[in-house]
Amino acid sequence: MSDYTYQEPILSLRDISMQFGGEVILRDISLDVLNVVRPGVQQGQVVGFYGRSGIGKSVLCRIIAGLLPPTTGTVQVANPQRPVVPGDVGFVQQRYPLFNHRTLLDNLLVAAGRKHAPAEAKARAEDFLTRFDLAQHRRKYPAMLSGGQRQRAAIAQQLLCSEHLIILDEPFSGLDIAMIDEVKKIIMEVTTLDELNTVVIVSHDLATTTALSDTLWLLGPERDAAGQCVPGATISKQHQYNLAEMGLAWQHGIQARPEFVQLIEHLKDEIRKT
Ligand SMILES: Nc1ncnc2c1ncn2[C@@H]1O[C@H](COP(=O)(O)OP(=O)(O)OP(=O)(O)O)[C@@H](O)[C@H]1O
Repeated sequence: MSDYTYQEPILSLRDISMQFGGEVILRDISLDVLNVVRPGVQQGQVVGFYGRSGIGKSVLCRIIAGLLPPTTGTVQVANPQRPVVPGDVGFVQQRYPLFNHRTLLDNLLVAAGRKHAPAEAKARAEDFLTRFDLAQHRRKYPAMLSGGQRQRAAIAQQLLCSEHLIILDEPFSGLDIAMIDEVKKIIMEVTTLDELNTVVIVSHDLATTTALSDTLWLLGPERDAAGQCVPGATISKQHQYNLAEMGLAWQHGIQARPEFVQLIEHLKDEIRKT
């Protein structure tokens, strides 16, 4: 057991299912992300989200972000909890959508302006430019930024206009090793900005993502008693991993630990089975 304590929910999914034209994509998904309090540390948390290609990860992310109404079930966010509405949850997709005709500073001002009065929005946008090491690029347009700079800008933009939850879709794909380290640093930076900040990482890069995560979700089909796959994917209780309680929350050198290596092998096996 860790000495973490678990407080109010930051995100709750209840009985989520999704069908498109009668095809069941998701079913029976219920889970809570609780505010985790760690002794002596003010830190948010990271959730790693896995599943085979085409299983329904993007669909679930759009439901969590309030962008797609589920066929059944509810998504609740914030404290006190309330049904999610678009804009509550930041969603950084692989293309890092920014307004191309606006400078970096303007992009962040537009985002901050959705939640704050102009003076406060300006102060927040300036603060994020500094925190994300983008201040010297403030007058550049997105096309003039490097891939990593654009990604940092997209994360800053989503953080400025959302509540504490942010979903990153494949943040490591197509990046070189130095850039992956940079993105890892940003994710840790985001979680240390605020105790309630929660970053959900959708990724096929199991080792990098698991090393950063406090919780893992594995989305896949389940089999019935006769061994037949039940239509639709779910995140069963056994596929909601609490890494802190397993002694595998983020720490330096974690990827070299035998328990970590074993966990990655186990995850691969579980994903292969689905
Ligand atoms: N609007 C839609 N109408 C019909 N089917 C859809 C719609 N959106 C998604 N689907 C289907 O839902 C399934 C899950 O798609 P989704 O994009 O969520 O997969 P994924 O797990 O994110 O895959 P990948 O890892 O390849 O990105 C797919 O079979 C897809 O065709």
